[in-house]
Amino acid sequence: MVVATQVNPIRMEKNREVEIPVIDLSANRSKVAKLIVKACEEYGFFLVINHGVAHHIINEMEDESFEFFDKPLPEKERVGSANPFGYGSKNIGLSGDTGELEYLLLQTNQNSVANTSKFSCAVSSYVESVRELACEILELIAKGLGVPHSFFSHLVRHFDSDSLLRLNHYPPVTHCFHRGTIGFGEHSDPQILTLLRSNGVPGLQISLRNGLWYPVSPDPHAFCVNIGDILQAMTNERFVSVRHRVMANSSPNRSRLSMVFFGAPPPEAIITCPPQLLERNKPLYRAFTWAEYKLHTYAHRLGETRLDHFKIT
Ligand SMILES: C=C1C[C@]23C[C@@]1(O)CC[C@H]2[C@@]12CC[C@H](O)[C@@](C)(C(=O)O1)[C@H]2[C@@H]3C(=O)O
Ligand SMILES: O=C(O)CCC(=O)C(=O)O
Ligand SMILES: [Fe+2]
Repeated sequence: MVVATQVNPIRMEKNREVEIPVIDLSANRSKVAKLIVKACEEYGFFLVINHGVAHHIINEMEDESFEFFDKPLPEKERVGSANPFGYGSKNIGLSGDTGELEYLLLQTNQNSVANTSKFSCAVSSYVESVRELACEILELIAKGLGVPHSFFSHLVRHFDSDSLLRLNHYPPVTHCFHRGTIGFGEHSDPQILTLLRSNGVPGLQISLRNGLWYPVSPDPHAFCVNIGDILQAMTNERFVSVRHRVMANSSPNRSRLSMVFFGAPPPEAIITCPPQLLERNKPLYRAFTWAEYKLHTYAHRLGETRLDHFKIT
C-alpha cells in the first residue's frame, strides 16, 4: 500500500530578523518552481533540502578538502599559486583583496580523466552531482518564469561551461580577533548560479535590499543557492545577485569549510534577456559575452558592482 505523505515544500529559517526560505526539492515541482522564483525575487538567496546530492559524495569531498588543507604549506603550494586558479592564502583575486582564509580554486572543465587520484575522483563526483543540482534549479526557475525549459541550464551543462569549484578553508582566527574581522569580503558572484555547502561553522552573511547584513545559519544538510550577476542580467533585474561576505572564523577550535560551485556559461555565450521577461520593459543591459564579463570582473576589486559597466544608459 502506498501512503501519500503531505510534503510541506517550504519552511522559513529565522536568522535574526529575516526568515530565509528553505525549499524542499522533493515536493511538487510546480509549487517548488513558484517558491524558488519568489525567493529569487525577494532575496536572491535561499536554501534547498532533499536536494538529491548523495551524502557520501559530499562527505568524500569534505574529507579530501580537509586532508588537502592539513598538508604543509610547500605541498599545498605545489599545485600552483592562485593566478587565479590554484592554491591561495589570504590573497583573493589579482587586485589586492585579502581575507582570513586559504582556498583552492579549480576549473571544472580541466579535471583530466587521466588523473585518478583520490582527490580528483572526489572533485569529479562532487562537480558532476552539484552541476546537475544547479541545472535542476535553473530548470525550475525557467518553469516558474515561463521561459523555455533549458534557457539557463543549457549554459551550465554545455561542454565548454566555464563553471568553477572553490574550496574555502577558514581556520580559527584567535589572536588579535575582533568582531568585524572579515574572512571573505563583500561581493556578488559573477556567474549564473552559486551552490554553496558548508560544514557547521558559521560565518556567511547576506546583504538584503535594506542594506543590512544577516547571518546565515550553517546547515551541512542543505545547499545555499545564490543568484549571480549573469542571472540578474538575463532576468532584466527581476532577480538581483545577492551581496554576501564571510566573517572571520571566531570558533575556538573548528575550521569553517565551504565547497562552492559557480555555474557559468561557456566563454562565447551571449548574455541577453529572453523576450518573455521583457514584455513592455526595455532591456537594462546590452548584450555581452561571458568572456567579456569575466575580463571586466578580473580587472576589478572584489566589492565592485561590475554589472553597471554593461547597463544601457
Ligand atoms: C577580486 C576578485 C576575486 C574574484 C575575481 C575578482 O577580480 C572579482 C570577483 C571575485 C570572485 C568572487 C566569486 C568567486 O569566488 C570568484 C572565483 C569569481 O568568479 O569572482 C572570485 C574571483 C577570484 O577569487 O578569482
Ligand atoms: O566561503 C563562503 O562561505 C563564501 C565564499 C564566497 O562567497 C565565494 O567563494 O565566492
Ligand atoms: Fe561568493
